[in-house]
Amino acid sequence: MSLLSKVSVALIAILLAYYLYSGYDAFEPSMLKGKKVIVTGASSGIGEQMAYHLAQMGSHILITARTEEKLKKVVEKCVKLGAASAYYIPGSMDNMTFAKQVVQEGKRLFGGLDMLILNHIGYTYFNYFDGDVDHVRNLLEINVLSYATMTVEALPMLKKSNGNVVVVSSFAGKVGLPFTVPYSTTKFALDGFFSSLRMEFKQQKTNVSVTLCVISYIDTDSAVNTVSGVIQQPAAPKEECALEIIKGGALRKREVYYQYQATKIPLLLRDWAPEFLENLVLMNYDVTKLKQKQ
Ligand SMILES: NC(=O)C1=CN([C@@H]2O[C@H](COP(=O)(O)OP(=O)(O)OC[C@H]3O[C@@H](n4cnc5c(N)ncnc54)[C@H](OP(=O)(O)O)[C@@H]3O)[C@@H](O)[C@H]2O)C=CC1
Ligand SMILES: CC(C)CCC[C@@H](C)[C@H]1CC[C@H]2[C@@H]3C(=O)C=C4C[C@@H](O)CC[C@]4(C)[C@H]3CC[C@]12C
Repeated sequence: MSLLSKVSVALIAILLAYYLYSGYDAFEPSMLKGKKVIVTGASSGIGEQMAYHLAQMGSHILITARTEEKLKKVVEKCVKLGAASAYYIPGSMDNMTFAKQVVQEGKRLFGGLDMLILNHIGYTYFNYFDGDVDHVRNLLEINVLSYATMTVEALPMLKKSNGNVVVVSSFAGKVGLPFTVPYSTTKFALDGFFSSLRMEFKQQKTNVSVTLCVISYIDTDSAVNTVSGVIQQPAAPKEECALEIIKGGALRKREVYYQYQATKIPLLLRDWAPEFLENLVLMNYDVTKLKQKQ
C-alpha cells in the first residue's frame, strides 16, 4: 500500500470514529419521553424554551426561577404541549437551602431524576468592570455555587438513573470578553468545576454524563436589551438553542457548541492565535453604543 493510501485509510478511519463517537444525528425526541427533568431559570429565555421542548417530548418537568406568575404560565403551556407532568417552585438561587429544596422537590414529585438542566443566571451589567468585587461574589453564588449545590444534592438520584447534568455556559466562559468581567468569571468557574467532575466520574466509572454548553449570542429579551447596538453579530434563535442543549444532554455529549460557527470555530484560534481572536472579538463591538449602567 502506498503512503498516500495509508494516510487516506487512516483519515477515513478517524472521520468514521468521530462520526460514531459524536453520536451525530442519533437523537430521537422519544429519548426524553417519561424522563424526569429539572430546568432552572425557566421563567423566560432559553430555559422557558427548553421547558416547551421537553413538554412536547412528553417529559415530567419541574421548573424554577424567582417570578411565580411567569412560572405558572410556563407550566400551563407545558401541560397543553403534552408534558407527562409539569410543576414549578419559585425562589432565588443566591440561597443554597433553596437550591437543595428544588432537587428535593423533584425527588418528592417524581421519585427520581434523569436530567438536571442548570441554566439560570443572576442579573449583571454589560459594561466596563466597576471594581465591585461583592457583585462578583454574589454572582458566583447564583451562577456557580447553586449549580454545584444542586448537582451534589441530585447525584444519588442521577447515579441510579445513569442520568445527565447539563450546564449552560457561554462563549464568554471560554474566552475573556469586554464588558462581561463578573459574568465571565462565573462561567469560567463552571468549566473548572464541571470538567474536573466529569473526569472524576470517568475515573470512578460513575455513569452520570456532564454536558457543558458553550453558547453564542441568543435572541432572548434580556440579552437583546442588554447588548443590542454594541454587539454587531446577529443573535441566534432561542428555540433552536434550547433544542440543541437538550439533544446534547440526551446524547451525553461532553460539550455543546451553539451556534457552531460562532463558538467552536473561533475557539480553534484561542490557544494558537489568541491575539488574532481578540482582534476579531473587538471588531464585533461598537463601544459608542454602550448604554448607561443601570
Ligand atoms: N442570551 C444569550 O445571549 C446567552 C445566554 N447564555 C446562557 O443561557 C442561559 C439562559 O440565558 P437567557 O435565557 O438569555 O436568560 P434570561 O434572562 O432570559 O433568563 C434567566 C432566568 O434565570 C432566572 N433568574 C434570574 N435571577 C435568578 C435568581 N437570583 N435565582 C433564580 N433564578 C434567577 C430568571 O427568572 P426570574 O427573574 O424570574 O428569577 C430567568 O428565568 C444562561 O446560563 C446564560 O448565561 C449563554 C450565552 C449567550
Ligand atoms: C467570535 C466573537 C465575535 C464572539 C463574540 C460573542 C459575544 C458578543 C457574545 C457571546 C456570549 C454573549 C453574552 C452571554 O453569554 C450572556 C449574556 C447574559 C445576558 O443576560 C446579557 C448578554 C450577555 C452578556 C451576552 C452578550 C454577548 C456575548 C458576550
